[in-house]
Amino acid sequence: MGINGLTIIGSEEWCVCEELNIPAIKARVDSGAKTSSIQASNVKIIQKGTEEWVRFEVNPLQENRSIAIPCEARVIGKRLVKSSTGIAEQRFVIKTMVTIGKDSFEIELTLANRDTMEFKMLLGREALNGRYLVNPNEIDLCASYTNGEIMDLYKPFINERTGLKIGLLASNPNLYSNKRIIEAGEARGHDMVFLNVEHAYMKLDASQPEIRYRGGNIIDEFDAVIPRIKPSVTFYGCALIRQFDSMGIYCLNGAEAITQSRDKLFASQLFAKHDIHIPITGFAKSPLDTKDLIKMVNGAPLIIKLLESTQGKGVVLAETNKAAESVINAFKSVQTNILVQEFIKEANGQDIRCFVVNGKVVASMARQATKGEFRANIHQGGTASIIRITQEERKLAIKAARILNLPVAGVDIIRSKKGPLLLEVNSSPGLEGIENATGKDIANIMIQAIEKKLKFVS
Ligand SMILES: Nc1ncnc2c1ncn2[C@@H]1O[C@H](COP(=O)(O)OP(=O)(O)OP(=O)(O)O)[C@@H](O)[C@H]1O
Ligand SMILES: [Mg+2]
Ligand SMILES: [Mg+2]
Repeated sequence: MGINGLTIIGSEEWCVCEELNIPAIKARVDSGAKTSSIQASNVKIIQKGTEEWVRFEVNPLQENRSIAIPCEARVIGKRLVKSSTGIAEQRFVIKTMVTIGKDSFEIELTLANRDTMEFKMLLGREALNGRYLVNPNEIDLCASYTNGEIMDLYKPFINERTGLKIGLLASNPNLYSNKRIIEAGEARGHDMVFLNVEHAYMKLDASQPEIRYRGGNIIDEFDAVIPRIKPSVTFYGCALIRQFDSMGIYCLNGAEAITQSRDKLFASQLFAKHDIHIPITGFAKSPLDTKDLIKMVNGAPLIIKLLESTQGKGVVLAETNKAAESVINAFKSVQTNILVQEFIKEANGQDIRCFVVNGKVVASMARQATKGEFRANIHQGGTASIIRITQEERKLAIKAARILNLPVAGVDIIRSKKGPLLLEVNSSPGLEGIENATGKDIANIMIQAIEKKLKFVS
């Protein structure tokens, strides 16, 4: 049937793209458009010999995003396309055979990445010219399928994936916390991959941001990443997290949140701004202000803290004003930034660690410093025990984690005569002490937080 040897085509037609392994895809026939296009996600350039190819995924069915067909094609051109927001984006053009009903021919397709297209394919007039006449009142003139037939065609592509792919971005796979996170993820049926922060590197590119791993493998297809960045690699680790984020991979604790929580001065300012009580704290640049700084926090005994400290290593107690002054000035003489803080004597070397996940305190423990020590850190010989926290402490912990925008946080609270005060918030809280003290499977709770965020149902 046809006129002048041209076939009549409807406004929607089923197409087959054999070379792309797409058994059926509904195309909008659009003679108003010059070129044809296909929806493509995760577009990545790959080099085959001297040729540039692209690897991408097509979700051929309009209402079923879980079916994704992996495709590969040689790049035959690049096109700048202005989006509706007026920003030009680069799109790749490929050539492929398409079959519509009985006819097969080669067409050029632009990969329309990122777009949410109603029709996953568009046939423009370049593809129609000399072959078709469009009857806009009809659909499926060349081929039609029932829903059942479509599902049969797609059976081989239905994703039977049982779990998520989760990367643990850390430094030491043998650390208790890291071992537990891997173990908990695997127990819940996920594919857990340890990624050493220092073995990952990145390519900054607007359309193809990439992370590679030592040896040259490209890190992709991750659903989520759990950052457990040690303080000495905060800067680099956070850059990696931002890169994962720009690749659309969920990070359980974002880069900005980690950076903020690691800067004790910045974090303390955020707390004060949001009406969270902390011990009286001062900060000064010049040694000329040391004397008044000491007075400001009510004099000795007082606490001096390095801005970036963990495990209690950078926290010092100065017993007298004289000692405080010389320690403060000593730090200043070597250009080290410190906080000066009121000493909460009545805490008697005890502090409270609340483990917060997704806005809930999932476990809490008291830590008691050893005799003659004021720091309660386990790493300083402190011992942990279960504690019932008050409603006020629970609220404080949740609020602190929320203000720093941390889905996972270790919130340290100290009990003072003025009520509970926030000491600090840790973005990579250790699991060993708190799991042992409370018997709770915190690693499992962290994995569940990811499942919830990604709406994963096993
Ligand atoms: N103002 C204070 N008054 C009394 N004790 C304090 C005060 N600040 C800190 N401490 C004690 O010192 C410990 C370490 O302090 P802080 O938590 O600020 O440092 P950190 O080195 O970051 O430790 P972490 O390993 O918990 O990250 C606290 O757990 C607490 O027991
Ligand atoms: Mg800390
Ligand atoms: Mg602490």
